[in-house]
Amino acid sequence: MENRAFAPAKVNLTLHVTGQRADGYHLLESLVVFVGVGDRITVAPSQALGLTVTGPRAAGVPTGPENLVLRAAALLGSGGAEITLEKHLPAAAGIGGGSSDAAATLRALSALWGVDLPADRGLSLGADVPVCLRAAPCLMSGVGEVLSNVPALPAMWMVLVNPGVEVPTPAVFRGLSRKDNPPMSAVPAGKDAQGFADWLATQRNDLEPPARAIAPVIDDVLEAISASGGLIARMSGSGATCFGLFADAGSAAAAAHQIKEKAPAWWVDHGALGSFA
Ligand SMILES: C[C@](O)(CO)[C@H](O)COP(=O)(O)OP(=O)(O)OC[C@H]1O[C@@H](n2ccc(N)nc2=O)[C@H](O)[C@@H]1O
Ligand SMILES: Nc1ncnc2c1ncn2[C@@H]1O[C@H](COP(=O)(O)OP(=O)(O)OP(=O)(O)O)[C@@H](O)[C@H]1O
Repeated sequence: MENRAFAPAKVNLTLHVTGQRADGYHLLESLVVFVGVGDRITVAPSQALGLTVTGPRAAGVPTGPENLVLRAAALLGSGGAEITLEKHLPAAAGIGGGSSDAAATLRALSALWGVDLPADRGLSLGADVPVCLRAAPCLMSGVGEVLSNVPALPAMWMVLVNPGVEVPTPAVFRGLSRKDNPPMSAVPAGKDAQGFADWLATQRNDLEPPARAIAPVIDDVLEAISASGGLIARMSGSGATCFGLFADAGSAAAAAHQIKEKAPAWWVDHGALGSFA
């Protein structure tokens, strides 16, 4: 019997870099959410382990053992499965594509093989894998392994825009001018979308300035999102994908349409925030 799992885009609404460990990894505080835009994983029983990558964003995605899907399978056990990864998210884009694929694979294969999820929740595969296993709004800290609940967020829709420039995460962290930035303030409860966006505007993504230095086109992306009427425009993770937040589905769809017309070469998608595990 086949098992399917959705690998939604991960978005860092905030990302405060507050320190650095002796091994070089950075201490973070990040409000992470997930959008109904993403990759699809299908696993079917098989003697051997195999991976096929399909979908509109398959080009350039590794198909060998370095693919995070196969690394997730190896972490879980040594069973067989025919895995299909339908790729919709751009790679190296700051929206956790590979990490979310790894998390979805862990979910689908643990069900297929009847085995427990790994004790480290996939942290050894990448700092974003534990949060992607949750696939629901949460506060991420430590280097990505400490997850805590947040108050319910208002219903919100998001437009995601990627200009097609890959920004390598290590280079962005290396470009930080300070590692000891001020922490995040507490996530407020009971706000509507506008009130929540007003709070968000007082928080930061500390990786935005170094990413913009590496890929100045991020400035144009943020400007295009702002001009499309979003409540706030900001970069996710280490970039270059940026997001706009909207209070209703119709304005998010209209903004996505407007940005696509303006910049046909960019990847643009939209969806609702939610829980997907
Ligand atoms: C930027 C974020 O996406 C925010 O959610 C994550 O912190 C990075 O998650 P990820 O891409 O899954 O990260 P990994 O694959 O573990 O690490 C990629 C590289 O990012 C840097 N890195 C990552 C996480 C972290 N807390 N500190 C770091 O300095 C390291 O140079 C590392 O070699
Ligand atoms: N399943 C996968 N999908 C996309 N890229 C993958 C996958 N497995 C391995 N990779 C490799 O990982 C690199 C980083 O891509 P990925 O989409 O995981 O990252 P990301 O944008 O850095 O995520 P984030 O910064 O939000 O953690 C790619 O350049 C690619 O070579």
